[in-house]
Amino acid sequence: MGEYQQYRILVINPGATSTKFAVYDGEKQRFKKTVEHSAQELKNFNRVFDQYQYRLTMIIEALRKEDIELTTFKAVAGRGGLLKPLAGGTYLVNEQMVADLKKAERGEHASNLGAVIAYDLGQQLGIPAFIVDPVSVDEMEPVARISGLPDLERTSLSHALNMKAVARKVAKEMGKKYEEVNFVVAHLGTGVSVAPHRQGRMIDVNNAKEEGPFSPDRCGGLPASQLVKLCYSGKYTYEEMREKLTSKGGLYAYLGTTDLREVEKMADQGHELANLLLDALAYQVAKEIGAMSAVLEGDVDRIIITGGIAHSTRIVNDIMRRVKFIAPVVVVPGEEELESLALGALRVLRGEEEAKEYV
Ligand SMILES: Nc1ncnc2c1ncn2[C@@H]1O[C@H](COP(=O)(O)OP(=O)(O)OP(=O)(O)O)[C@@H](O)[C@H]1O
Ligand SMILES: CCCC(=O)O
Repeated sequence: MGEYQQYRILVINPGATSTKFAVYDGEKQRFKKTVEHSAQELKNFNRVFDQYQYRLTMIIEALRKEDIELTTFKAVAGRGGLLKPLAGGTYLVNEQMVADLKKAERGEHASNLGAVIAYDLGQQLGIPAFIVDPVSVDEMEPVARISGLPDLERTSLSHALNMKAVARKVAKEMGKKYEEVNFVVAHLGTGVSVAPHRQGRMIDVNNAKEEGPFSPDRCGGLPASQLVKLCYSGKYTYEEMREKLTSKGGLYAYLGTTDLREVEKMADQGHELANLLLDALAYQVAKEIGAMSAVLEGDVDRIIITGGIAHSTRIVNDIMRRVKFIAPVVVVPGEEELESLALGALRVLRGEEEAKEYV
């Protein structure tokens, strides 16, 4: 079974259109699989929770095919979903957390399934289940919560898992701890999160579902009066408007695709709008990085650009041109969510960090 057997961990990241899962022996990835779910398959499920058995069976089948015995795991870690606002870190999944996710009071999100699948497997196998830096990590300071209207409070929903993992990695490369540095991290995926990290805390962030730059499928911040007018125009239902803001906005609304590579191809072939949108995306992200640098009073050790779009030389160069006067820019393309889940669980198993209790 090898030297790492004592820390074999199953990690599970349910996404909107895929389930990614992996087996780690210590830090070493032994097996990884991504199963894509077509819109056709998913349309049979009304709620995210209805997909529970479907996704769980698929994971168990895949492990069986690889001859990986469930009994060899020492822990399961799932991506944490839309929970109540929480400090970052690794949490032990408990019944309260599972109940909150089943209620989905903060909304439906595929990541809501991560903790529940992990918990049920953990219970069956008699091992702990964890979540790490869920999307609802909220380390915002009071001053960041003011929206400008007492009825509305700014909230923190972001790609905390990848942002914190990448920040830890870059800090380590600098010979420092995450808790000793100040970074602005821009996660550019299907959604976009830009956050100032001050000595290990994410003290502000554009809520990736409703503020900041637009993204492949989200609108980001919109002109408020025009938005209100559109909501009351009678043209769209509540559900249609919500869909526009969170899954059918951004590049998709203008061009019918969320694939940045396709948009780049269109621009290369002379599509003027595609070209302008790529400029606008980089422009808005750079502007947000500037704002978050002001939050850190200019004391920024590194700006980090990560997520799938960080593979795009065009977007990265455009952003860098505008923000390199602030601090050195580090590019970490892609996301490391599976590894981050494994490392978060490992820190606890090795006693380097205490698992937080969810109450
Ligand atoms: N090599 C590449 N060059 C340019 N863009 C890329 C490349 N690879 C992926 N992308 C773009 O990155 C985006 C997806 O990023 P990513 O995979 O991080 O998102 P996700 O995991 O679906 O969502 P999220 O990060 O919001 O949770 C898509 O627009 C995709 O086209
Ligand atoms: C809600 C934050 C993560 C995402 O945008 O999917």
